[in-house]
Amino acid sequence: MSTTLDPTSIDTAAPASTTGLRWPDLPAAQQPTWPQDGSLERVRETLAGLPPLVFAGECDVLRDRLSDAAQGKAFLLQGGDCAEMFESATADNIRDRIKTLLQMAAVLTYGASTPVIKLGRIAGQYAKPRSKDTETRGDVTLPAYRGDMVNDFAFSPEARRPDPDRLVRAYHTSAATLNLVRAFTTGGFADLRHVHEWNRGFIANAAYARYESMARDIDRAMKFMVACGVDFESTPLSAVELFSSHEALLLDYERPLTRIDSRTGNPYAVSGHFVWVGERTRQLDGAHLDFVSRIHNPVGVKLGPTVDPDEVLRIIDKVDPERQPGRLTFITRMGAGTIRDALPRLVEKVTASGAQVVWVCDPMHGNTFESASGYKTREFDDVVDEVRGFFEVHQALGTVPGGIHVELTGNDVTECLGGSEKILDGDLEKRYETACDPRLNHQQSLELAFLTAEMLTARSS
Ligand SMILES: O=C[C@H](O)[C@H](O)COP(=O)(O)O
Ligand SMILES: C=C(OP(=O)(O)O)C(=O)O
Ligand SMILES: [Mn+2]
Repeated sequence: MSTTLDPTSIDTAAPASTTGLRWPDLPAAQQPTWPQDGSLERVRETLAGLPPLVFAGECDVLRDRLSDAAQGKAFLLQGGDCAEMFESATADNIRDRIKTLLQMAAVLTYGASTPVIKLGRIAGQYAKPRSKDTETRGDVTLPAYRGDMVNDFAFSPEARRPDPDRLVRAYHTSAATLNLVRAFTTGGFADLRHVHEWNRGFIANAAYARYESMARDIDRAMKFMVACGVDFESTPLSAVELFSSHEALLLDYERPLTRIDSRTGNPYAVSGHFVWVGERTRQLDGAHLDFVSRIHNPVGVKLGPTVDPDEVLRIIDKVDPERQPGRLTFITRMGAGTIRDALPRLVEKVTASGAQVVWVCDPMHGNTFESASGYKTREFDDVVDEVRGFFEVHQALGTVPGGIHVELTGNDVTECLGGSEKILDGDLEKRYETACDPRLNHQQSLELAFLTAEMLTARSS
């Protein structure tokens, strides 16, 4: 479907930035210090010769789905690891993450009474921006871990040395992951009847009894569908769409994996269906925003509590000048204590400008703190409260809450505090397995889905 990118074409596909420079020459924040031995250039050439991981047509389908989310006709569930790791790309881990997303999506579909768009932070989420360039343990200071695409999590000088060959390994691990995602989502595993049975298993635990009535309502709806003769073997009840996404952080990975779509002649990132620019790299005259402004995928931009509303308008002008519905998603990550104050002025200004973006709530990144025992963690109640604040703000303004963006795993980890399982600080050491930020475990993820579904139901009734 696509040809390898002529490196000059993407540079001319959109106007130069306000500085007059084009993205290869613009400053790019949060890039690793790669070795200066020619290995990076060799790796970029290798990547440029590899097949696309996703197809432009699939990205267009996702953009259409997101256009529905912008108008309240669909709801986005975006979720997965903070940092995927090569060694965690096992069949069991991938299956359990997909299972968690499918279970959440079933509950949210019921709550929203609209389709739920399933978008994994998966098959490419291998690079991390960091607050500090180094990490110190005792009297040893080493380069920070920047994701498996850059260096290794182990705390030794060899492990932490950036290695360009990891970019190629990230590509192949993403390919293997996507292959399994496609099999799991189309091969019968995603049948709504299984998903509903899994959710019944979750509710069977007394800790989650408060969600029983919603599960019973879903049960009745399923029986009604059977009585009406609905064929569960047919799509979309047995095969689902699950799209991939990651932060477009490492331009040495993204640039060689940008290709010209043979149908339209437009450039697309073929490393994932949706890519986003993070809070630390969204400088208006930086390389990241310039890069996403030139590709035709649906793209996201994270917005933290300090963002200036006028800056947000300039981001729209740069990334979505044609105001194409579904093209631009703003993923706000304000913090539970801040969202009710900080979000309204952004939404008001953007709405007044006539832009139609998808507003998505990331209730994770504004709620991170260090626990007394020294773990980077988040309180489940803060996560829920930020989602609640997000719904309140949109309700008050008459605008559309388009979705949620969550760091989660299908595994039974102990990384975030609270939830009905009541994970305490003393429990964190038991199964703290994340390579970067704390994720909701399987149970906490489902609980968040039920609570969000209640908010969605309250809104639509
Ligand atoms: O998701 C990622 C983190 O929020 C980001 O990498 C910063 O983490 P740090 O403060 O531990 O570096
Ligand atoms: C780094 C992340 O988020 P943010 O850019 O919002 O801090 C992330 O999504 O893991
Ligand atoms: Mn994170």
